[in-house]
Amino acid sequence: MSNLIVHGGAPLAGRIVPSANKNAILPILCATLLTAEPVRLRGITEITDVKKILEVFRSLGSSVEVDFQTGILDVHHKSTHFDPASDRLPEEMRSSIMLVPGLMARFGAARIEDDVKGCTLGAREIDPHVEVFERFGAVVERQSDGLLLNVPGRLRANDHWTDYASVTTTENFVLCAALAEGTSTLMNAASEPHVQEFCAFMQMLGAKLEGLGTSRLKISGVEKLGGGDFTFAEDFHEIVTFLALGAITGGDVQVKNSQPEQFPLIDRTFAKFGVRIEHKDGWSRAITTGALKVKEPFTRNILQKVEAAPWPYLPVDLLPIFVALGVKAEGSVMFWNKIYDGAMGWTSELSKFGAHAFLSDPHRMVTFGGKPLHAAEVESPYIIRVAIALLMVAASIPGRSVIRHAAPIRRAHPHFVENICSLGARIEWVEGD
Ligand SMILES: CC(=O)N[C@H]1[C@@H](OP(=O)(O)OP(=O)(O)OC[C@H]2O[C@@H](n3ccc(=O)[nH]c3=O)[C@H](O)[C@@H]2O)O[C@H](CO)[C@@H](O)[C@@H]1O
Ligand SMILES: C=C(OP(=O)(O)O)C(=O)O
Repeated sequence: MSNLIVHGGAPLAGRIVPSANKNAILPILCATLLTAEPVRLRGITEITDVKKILEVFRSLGSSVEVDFQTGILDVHHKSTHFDPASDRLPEEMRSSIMLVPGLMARFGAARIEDDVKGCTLGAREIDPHVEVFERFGAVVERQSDGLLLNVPGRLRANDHWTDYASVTTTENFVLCAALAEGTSTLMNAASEPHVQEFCAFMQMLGAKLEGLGTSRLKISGVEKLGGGDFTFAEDFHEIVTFLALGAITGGDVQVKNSQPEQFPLIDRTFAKFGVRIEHKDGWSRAITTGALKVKEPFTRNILQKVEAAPWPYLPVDLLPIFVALGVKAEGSVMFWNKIYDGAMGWTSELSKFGAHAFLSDPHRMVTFGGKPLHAAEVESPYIIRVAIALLMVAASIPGRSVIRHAAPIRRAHPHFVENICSLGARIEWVEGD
């Protein structure tokens, strides 16, 4: 088990160039399976989920050349093979399920492993995915260790309207539709920045896709897709995290950000904690004056609140980062996770720091911030952004804290600890139990 030892209390300052967004990299990697032409990806990161997918590609006979120093990946699925009876897909990661369309389109068969749940945030449904695959013509059979999918012939276009705007279901729909026979439309499509980045990549491969960034996607299937050269944008999760680390420690952090147009709601959310975000010349900066303080609403008898839901709401994976600010800022904030039913069970870990946070129900937590905090040993659930939030609180408190089981951070953020240390923090990984 990997634990983080944090010697907190120092104001963090400096500049960070963030890495690419895991949730853009993974669907794009899965999309490369749809083409037999070479693809070059720039900005690929050395994170565990990426390494697992590349391992699968190699085991299926694809050519994979990666240099994590330069961030260049050359992938070519030319002599690729797949046998659903013996080949297995990666587990403990959500994006494994996005390998299915490429396998179905190329080999007429695919698998969904039992554990494609990713972070333990509550229900991670597979039914919306199975429904999409069935609509494109897959026959699905339950086996002892997963689901087996068979497609007789070419995938068939269809029109679909999902129950809710799901990120990976939207991506799976686009992946299936790109090579399907006919024109498909998806209503209630997700439109997060990483979904937009993925759609732009699909267009680069030659997919005929309209409606990028909206809730209605129209895709006309083509006979085959080409290759290309694609550069990833900066990860908005990392941008927000490093800005928040600057703010929570009373420091001065700037982060490279070439897409400030994605940030108005994120900036307003920072402002609720007394943090002003400035975007200038391709860099974003968190500006604080004195101790953090929650902005009081004018409406009487309500709490300041932060609501997370599918884009264009605040992205749910950012919620823990703002909870950390809520613990620190003087005043009360209600955090409302409108997506997951099991993402807030870590409230009790916050109390080990002396924080006052109250779990109202599975979707809502209230922080009563500004209380005196002390260093502590806490345990992270298997949730990337919660491990980070606990680290943020620890970094703001003088003394030695321990974040146990922080390894999920490595699923999304390469060189994370090195980056924070470059801002003046004293944090190290220690292997233990
Ligand atoms: C690899 C990847 O990209 N993972 C992201 C992706 O996961 P993923 O695509 O799995 O997340 P979904 O958008 O499908 O939502 C996850 C779960 O939340 C519930 N749900 C969601 C939306 C809604 O309006 N109603 C509802 O009930 C469903 O049970 C669903 O299974 O999107 C999530 C939501 O932004 C992020 O947390 C994950 O980091
Ligand atoms: C929840 C996350 O990822 P996954 O869906 O892969 O578990 C995340 O990136 O915060």
